[in-house]
Order: sequence, then C-alpha cells, then structure tokens
Amino acid sequence: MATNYATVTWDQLHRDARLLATDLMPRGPFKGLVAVTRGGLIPAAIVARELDCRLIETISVVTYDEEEKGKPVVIKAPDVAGDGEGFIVVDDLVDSGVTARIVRERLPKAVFACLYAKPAGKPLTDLFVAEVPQDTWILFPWDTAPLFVPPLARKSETPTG
Ligand SMILES: O=P(O)(O)OC[C@H]1O[C@H](OP(=O)(O)OP(=O)(O)O)[C@H](O)[C@@H]1O
Ligand SMILES: Nc1nc2[nH]cnc2c(=O)[nH]1
Ligand SMILES: [Mg+2]
Repeated sequence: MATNYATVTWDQLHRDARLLATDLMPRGPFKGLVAVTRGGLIPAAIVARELDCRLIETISVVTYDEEEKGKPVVIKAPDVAGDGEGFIVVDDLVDSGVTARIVRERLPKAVFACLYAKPAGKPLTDLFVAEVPQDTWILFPWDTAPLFVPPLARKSETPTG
C-alpha cells in the first residue's frame, strides 16, 4: 500500500520522455515501438516523435481481480512486433514488475524502456529515467485535476466556498 504520492505534471512527463528517447538513441535504429496500454501510450508517442519512428504497435495486459492469484492476461497481442527484435517497448512505469514480465515473455528481443521504476520492478526494465520508492504512488497528469486549495489561514474553507 502506497504511503506517499508523487505528482507528475505534463511538463515533467514530456521532459522525462525526451530524456528516455535520448538514452534510447544509441541503441537504434529501431523498426518501431510497442506501447503498453494504456499508461505507455503517451510516453510512446513522445519517444516515437523524437526517434522519428512511425510504427507504433500496442500490447494490452489486464490483471483481473477475479483471476487466479491476480494473474495478468494479454488481451491484445503485439502481432506486428514479432519476437520484439528491433522494437522498443514503452511503458509509463514498472512497479511490481508483473506487467513487464509478461510483456518481456511476449517480446523477448525488444528493449524495454519506461519513465519511472520502483525497486521491485527495476530488474525488469532495460532503461528508465527516475527511480521512485516502492511505497510511493505516482500520480500521472491523466490521473489528476487542478483543485482549489484554501489558504492556510482559512483551513476550514471548502472548495465550493
Ligand atoms: O509493475 P506492475 O505492478 O505491473 O505495475 C505497472 C503497470 O501498472 C500500470 O498499468 P495498469 O495495469 O494499472 O493499467 P493502465 O496502464 O491502463 O493504467 C502501469 O501503467 C504499468 O503498466
Ligand atoms: N498511476 C499509477 N499506476 C500504477 N500502477 C502500479 N503502480 C502505479 C503507480 O505508482 N501509479
Ligand atoms: Mg499500464
């Protein structure tokens, strides 16, 4: 259970995706990218723009609560990417590493890249931009909205006030 939160703004996300692209450049050229939906879609779009890649495939992994031991299921396969040779897999983060493990099984020859890595997932990614503590929940721009915050001197004020 996360006890801290780390908020990522659109600007930070864009900067970090560009840094990831910079680190990926020497490993290319690449045939294309595989975005891990949904969190990897926007990072993959930014990386693809920087690397001038126009081929973007997707893989979708869902962990259903009802499934045996929360087993992850691939509900959309990355058929165009074959065994992953010449492709970059892009996700927003690795946490437990469960998603990355199943993606790597499908695409063993791909380079796996993500923006943020928690310690448990770190061994599953080839590249990442920043490490985040295991007890920290990352809030992406698409998870959040600007909210009224009352002045310190008026703590009891409500957002509707
Ligand atoms: O390392 P793990 O413990 O597997 O966690 C990391 C995954 O969890 C989130 O995806 P999620 O399955 O929540 O779906 P989403 O991308 O559609 O938000 C995130 O985007 C990663 O793909
Ligand atoms: N948004 C978000 N999704 C996650 N999925 C697994 N870990 C995380 C996290 O820290 N933030
Ligand atoms: Mg995801």
